[in-house]
Amino acid sequence: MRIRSLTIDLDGTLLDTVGDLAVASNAMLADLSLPARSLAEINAFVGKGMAVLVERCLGAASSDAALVARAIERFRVHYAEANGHSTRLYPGVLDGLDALRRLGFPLACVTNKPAMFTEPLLARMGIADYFAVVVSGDTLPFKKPRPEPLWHACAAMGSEPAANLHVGDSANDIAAARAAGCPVICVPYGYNEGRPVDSAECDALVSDLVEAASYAASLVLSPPVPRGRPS
Ligand SMILES: O=C(O)COP(=O)(O)O
Ligand SMILES: [Mg+2]
Repeated sequence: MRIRSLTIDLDGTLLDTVGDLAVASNAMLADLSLPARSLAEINAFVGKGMAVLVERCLGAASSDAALVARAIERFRVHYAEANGHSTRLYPGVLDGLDALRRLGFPLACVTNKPAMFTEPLLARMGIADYFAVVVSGDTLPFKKPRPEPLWHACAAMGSEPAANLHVGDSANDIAAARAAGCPVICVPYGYNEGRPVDSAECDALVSDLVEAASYAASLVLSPPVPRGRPS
């Protein structure tokens, strides 16, 4: 099947956001008189959305539901302030997005980050206009690794899962894409909850978004020929 659209993960694939997430997490922990977390810990806590990041920061204290609710409230305040301050585009992202745009594919950003943070961050980093569709962690009742965010993005782009290439940085992206029926490729430099991405699980590992665009182009120019078809 020819590729007709792309969905792209945000944190760890397009943007290095962990510095701002760490600032907000540690300000939240300080508000609650709890010990700070290291950057490496925060890096391993990112991936399943804001609530899971906050719970992982709290550790054993996360069994207290009232404390978790207060922590999420404090995190929202601090991340709204920190969001974008030290966040950087990964190398190759702008060139890769330009190359993908030249291929004529509609692009969607599919992230587990809540919409109140996603939308201003895309604008602040100057990449909002590349995306026809943005699906955030609270757009639907389900987030990655569930398939619904990818199905939602495909429908909004007028595409279908088998014709949509997903580009991500984690096992959550791979599981969501597999469950949705999308081919999936990964970059190796993002956040994968403290583990390297398993190249055996995805269709390809690409070094950056430029290589992701070349991979997408190769699927357009020479789509895989079904076995048994006369050449
Ligand atoms: O919000 C997170 O935990 C991760 O967000 P992502 O889906 O853009 O990687
Ligand atoms: Mg990610």
